[in-house]
Amino acid sequence: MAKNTYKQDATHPSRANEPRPTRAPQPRSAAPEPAAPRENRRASAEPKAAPKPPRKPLKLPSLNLGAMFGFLRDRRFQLFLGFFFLLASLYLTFAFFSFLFTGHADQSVVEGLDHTPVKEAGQQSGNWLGLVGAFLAQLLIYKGFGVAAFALIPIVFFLGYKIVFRRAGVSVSYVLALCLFIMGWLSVLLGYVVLTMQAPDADPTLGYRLDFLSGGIGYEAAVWLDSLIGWGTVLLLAFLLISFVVFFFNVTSVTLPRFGAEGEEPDLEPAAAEQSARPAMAATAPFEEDEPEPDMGFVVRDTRPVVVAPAAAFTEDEPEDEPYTMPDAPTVTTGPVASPAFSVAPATAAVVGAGAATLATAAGTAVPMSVAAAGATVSAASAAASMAAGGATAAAPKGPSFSIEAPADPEPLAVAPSRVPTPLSLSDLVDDDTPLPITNNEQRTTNIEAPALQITEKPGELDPAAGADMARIADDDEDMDTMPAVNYDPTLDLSRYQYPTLELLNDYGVAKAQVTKEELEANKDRIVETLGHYGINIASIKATIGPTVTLYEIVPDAGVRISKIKSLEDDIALSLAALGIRIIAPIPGKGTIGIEVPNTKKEMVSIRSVFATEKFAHTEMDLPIAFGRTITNEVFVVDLAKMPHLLMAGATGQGKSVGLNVILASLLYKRHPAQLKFVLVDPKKVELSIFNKIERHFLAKLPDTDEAIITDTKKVVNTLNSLCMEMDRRYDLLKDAGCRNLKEYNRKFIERRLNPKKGHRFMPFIVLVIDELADLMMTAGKEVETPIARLAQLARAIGIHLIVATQRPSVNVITGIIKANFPCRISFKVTSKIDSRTILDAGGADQLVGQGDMLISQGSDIIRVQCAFIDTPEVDRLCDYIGEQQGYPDAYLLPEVVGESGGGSGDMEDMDPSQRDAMFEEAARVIVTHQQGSTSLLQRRLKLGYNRAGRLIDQLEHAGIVGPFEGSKAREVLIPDEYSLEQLLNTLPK
Ligand SMILES: Nc1ncnc2c1ncn2[C@@H]1O[C@H](COP(=O)(O)OP(=O)(O)OP(=O)(O)O)[C@@H](O)[C@H]1O
Repeated sequence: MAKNTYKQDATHPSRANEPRPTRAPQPRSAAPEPAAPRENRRASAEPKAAPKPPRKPLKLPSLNLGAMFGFLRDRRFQLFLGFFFLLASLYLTFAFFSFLFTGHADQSVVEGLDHTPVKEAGQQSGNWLGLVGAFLAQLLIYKGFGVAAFALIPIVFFLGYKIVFRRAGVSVSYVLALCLFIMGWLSVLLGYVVLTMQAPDADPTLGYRLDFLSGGIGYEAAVWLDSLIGWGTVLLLAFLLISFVVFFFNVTSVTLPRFGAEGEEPDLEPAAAEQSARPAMAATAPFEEDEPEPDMGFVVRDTRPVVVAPAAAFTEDEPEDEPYTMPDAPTVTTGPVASPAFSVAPATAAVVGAGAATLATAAGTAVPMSVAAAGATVSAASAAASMAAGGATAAAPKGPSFSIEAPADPEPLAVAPSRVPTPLSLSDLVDDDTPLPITNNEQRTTNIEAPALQITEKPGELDPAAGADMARIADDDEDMDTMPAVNYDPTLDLSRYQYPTLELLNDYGVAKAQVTKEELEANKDRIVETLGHYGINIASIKATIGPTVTLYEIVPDAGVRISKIKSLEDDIALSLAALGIRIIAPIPGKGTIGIEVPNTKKEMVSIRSVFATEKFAHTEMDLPIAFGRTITNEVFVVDLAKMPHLLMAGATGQGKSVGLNVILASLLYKRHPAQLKFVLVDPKKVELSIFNKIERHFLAKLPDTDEAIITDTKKVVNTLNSLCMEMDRRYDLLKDAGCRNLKEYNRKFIERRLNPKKGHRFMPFIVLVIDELADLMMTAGKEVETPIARLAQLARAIGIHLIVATQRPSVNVITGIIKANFPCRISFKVTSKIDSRTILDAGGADQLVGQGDMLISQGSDIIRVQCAFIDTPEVDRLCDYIGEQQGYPDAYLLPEVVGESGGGSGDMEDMDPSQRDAMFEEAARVIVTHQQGSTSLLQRRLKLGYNRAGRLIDQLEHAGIVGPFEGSKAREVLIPDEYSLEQLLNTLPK
């Protein structure tokens, strides 16, 4: 929005004729004046209209609730409260237990409080925790809920625990709902029991002796119910219990126990069943019988049957494209007890964040006032108009203009105080005393002898300090393309997953521009002078201050050859005495020549400030990566899904690892674990190990491997081959579904138009990250090159994306075939021009200044970006935040690779019989009897886990009992009957 306004207004003709603001001697630190009211701004845009005195805003008395309850955000107060609750839970525990022994005796003490002095009553009380303990126990147990009052203790405890330790995964709302229900329900039930014991034929004293069990409230409720519905009370209580279980545990289907013979079980189609056995695949993931249930926290995940049950509803003849209807499809999309405080609050926060963004933009309108404060006598109205002029550069007084686009902060620069365009002339900076004539563009191009300086700035985006920091920045409504709001929802497996918040990231405040006017002027003069030495005169010069470099855009005199300026690159660099001068001649899309000069003090771009921007927070991209800020201070966000792969190079210590962390963090902030998986290859062993914590949420690995992050070069080959297999499988599924890409396919699956029984499943994006390619190429060469090239060539459509980084961008690492398949390349600073050419097909990367300064080449465009900075503790916190939440039982399992380098056990003849699985023969019989070479068949019949069944199938393959893996189809059974099988088994060494 801001951008559009900026573009529109930049061409506003009234701007050029506007009187140049003169500087008023005001202190730099003067506070910005408030934004001009809307009417005033309009007035300023129409100079002929008589100026109206600004109307005084009507002041309404307002309650500042934020300030009133601000203490709640004070962490010290929170800790105070949290520890209070923790200790209170301990106190209650002892008081309640004591009541079981001393309650009867204490009853008279507590009831006699009216006429007994407190001290005396305290001395008489037998409760281990004194009179207060006795009183509380009496109130909550005897008069309240009976023994069910013990359920209050976990509520108080978890409240304190959550406040003190801020642990994700323990939802107080769940504990609250569960405990309150137990308390109410149990106390009424016990009340009814006590009431029954008081029946005429019961022991007359028993009910009275036990009445503390139900407490006063439970008993009264039972009496009331009994009078209304008699023993129907029991039915009502049973109904309430069932209703609670159904809603609380989100039960969506009830299965009657089977009494039929085992053989009557409807079998899943083998391939589909094999797929469904993969635990991490949300769409087709029944839990294996011999695998541990996942850590469920306080709820039972109920979405598992969603796929398996309906799959059985399909018949072979059913056309697959028919809409898939499921009788017991759950209509509840989130657990009913997912409390608003936890599931809605983040969304609300995002709305607040968006509101804050608007506020920030609105705040931006106030900034031009600071121009006035910094030196120009500009009325509030005209300042607003100057903002409306966007990046337009005011005319220079004495010929060619020199404008500077400066970043946010007024202090160091004094003349570029705002985040909005504030055109000033050179003399504003240099010569305070010389009155400047009003000039226009025509004059600027004619008078070229003394280029004048103009400072403008791009409109800022969302100011992170303006309150978006609490916002959950993941899309609230999700990308509708990725996640249509229909039927099956893959995220339901982890429906309570909470996206990371900005709070996890360091807040470095609003960035300050580090470039002083002296520095700008000196650089400008030197550029003009150096070019002058070579007979190059310039028509105008303009500077844009970026976080790392300042771009001086020059328009040379008519007839000057561009190549001449480019050849002077080194001379200009020498005369500016700075490393890293990059000349862009011409700047694509503009008729100007750019000279990038590093700032003496560079500005750190914090990841938080980048994530907090509208552009990233509300992006609709599938795999958005917020890299940092461009030279014009715009946030640079790209879609990895469109890239579709990324090659990254940079000499050691120039910011590659930070860059990789920025990429991973961007994706983690925006995607749900069901939508995205990473395969991490880290030959350096330490760089990516921090991401181990999110294994069960976001990582993918080969079956039978302990560590999800691959550090062993040999395993990389297997993983790459496995990814190729996954790619082939995905293509088969896409072909089968008649879809051209993953997005279409997933949409169709979500709409239930694809049959899970046929192997269809929701497919997450897979992002393969290789931290050091050079290492792999040295040890495995072609073995890694071929699958990488294959994946890079083909994997785009099926949602597998590669990010490959290397320190050494030499041609034997980045070979022609790899390079050809990575159209998008990033280079941090490299050591030589040759390296720069290898990675970018152009020079320039050797001229970067390091510390995250990078060039991104997408086709012909090369953009300079200052990579955002994310520190290791920040990544740590992010991974902790995700890792502590409920995850899948295991990492996402990639297809097992069988073959020479795979997990196969070699030829059966040569195989040591002791290595053969104990159930080998039994498994062979099952397979031959059913004539079905399927892992899931073994799982079901022999009650095995997926991994063991998979190993058995491999051994059966080696023994020649089943054929090789055939993608989504079941393996062929090579032995026709049991007799032939027995003969074969007899030939195997025992
Ligand atoms: N975007 C950035 N902004 C500011 N400083 C940065 C940035 N990126 C990197 N740095 C600085 O540079 C240092 C080295 O960065 P990093 O570890 O990412 O280098 P590297 O290229 O991965 O090195 P190596 O290849 O040896 O692992 C960081 O510790 C940090 O101080």
